[in-house]
Amino acid sequence: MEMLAVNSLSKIYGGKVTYRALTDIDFSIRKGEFVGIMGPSGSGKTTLLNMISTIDSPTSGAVLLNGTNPHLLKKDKLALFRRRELGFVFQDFNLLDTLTIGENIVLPLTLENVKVQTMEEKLQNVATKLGILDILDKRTYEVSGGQRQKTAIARAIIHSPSLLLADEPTGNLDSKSSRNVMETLEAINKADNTTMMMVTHDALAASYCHRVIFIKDGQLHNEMYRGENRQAFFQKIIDALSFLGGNTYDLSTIRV
Ligand SMILES: Nc1ncnc2c1ncn2[C@@H]1O[C@H](COP(=O)(O)OP(=O)(O)OP(=O)(O)O)[C@@H](O)[C@H]1O
Repeated sequence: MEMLAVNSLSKIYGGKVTYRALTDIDFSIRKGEFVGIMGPSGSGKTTLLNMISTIDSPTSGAVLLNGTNPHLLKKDKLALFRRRELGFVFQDFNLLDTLTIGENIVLPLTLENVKVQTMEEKLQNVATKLGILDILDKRTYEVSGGQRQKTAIARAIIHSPSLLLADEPTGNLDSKSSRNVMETLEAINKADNTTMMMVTHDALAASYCHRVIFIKDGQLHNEMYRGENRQAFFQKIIDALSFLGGNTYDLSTIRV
């Protein structure tokens, strides 16, 4: 089943000088698929993510999530759609330092007026899944970067979104924590059949995806499927990135 469909999506930024950031992007993501988006710096990855997350609007074309085009919704319906259908994970975690880890995780549910008992059950469930039960009462500055990102992932999936969007989720992590966070995302994807789309420069992170879509100069360039062997996929991604050229990745992120 198609969860996300992106149809002939184009984005031209206005201003004194107009800039065509995306041209006729077409792809879809099936339910339960884990897809990575890669490409050189300035190729349009963030722009694409912003169109799908509804942070910004396309100049033409459509985004359909479960058949709904969120860009056609009125403001209040759109806010609800975002809150219910999407989950977000960011490079810099975006946690609130004034709240505990547990309070950060249940934040989306408090906005939905979910009952305290249900909230507590969901919190225990998701924290167990992510292996962070023992830090729920700590503050964000008392835990590691990897634990912060796991907290952000827990917050992003606690309401079972249709689509989890991740923007450079390993960008602020060392290689051990990156691996750990990617293994966690992979496990969630497998266990819950959560559909995921991740923008990354990190070949290691991308090698955990089922499929990687490469964009260049605002256009779809090619896509690659992982198959069984993650190590071999990692090497194929490195080769594809060097073929793409440009400032595609930072050497520090190349780790097998
Ligand atoms: N608000 C804006 N106004 C004008 N041009 C923009 C705007 N945002 C992005 N661009 C341009 O659109 C192009 C695509 O930018 P985008 O941020 O999507 O690239 P990216 O692939 O995410 O890059 P990076 O990997 O460096 O984050 C770039 O050339 C950028 O300068």
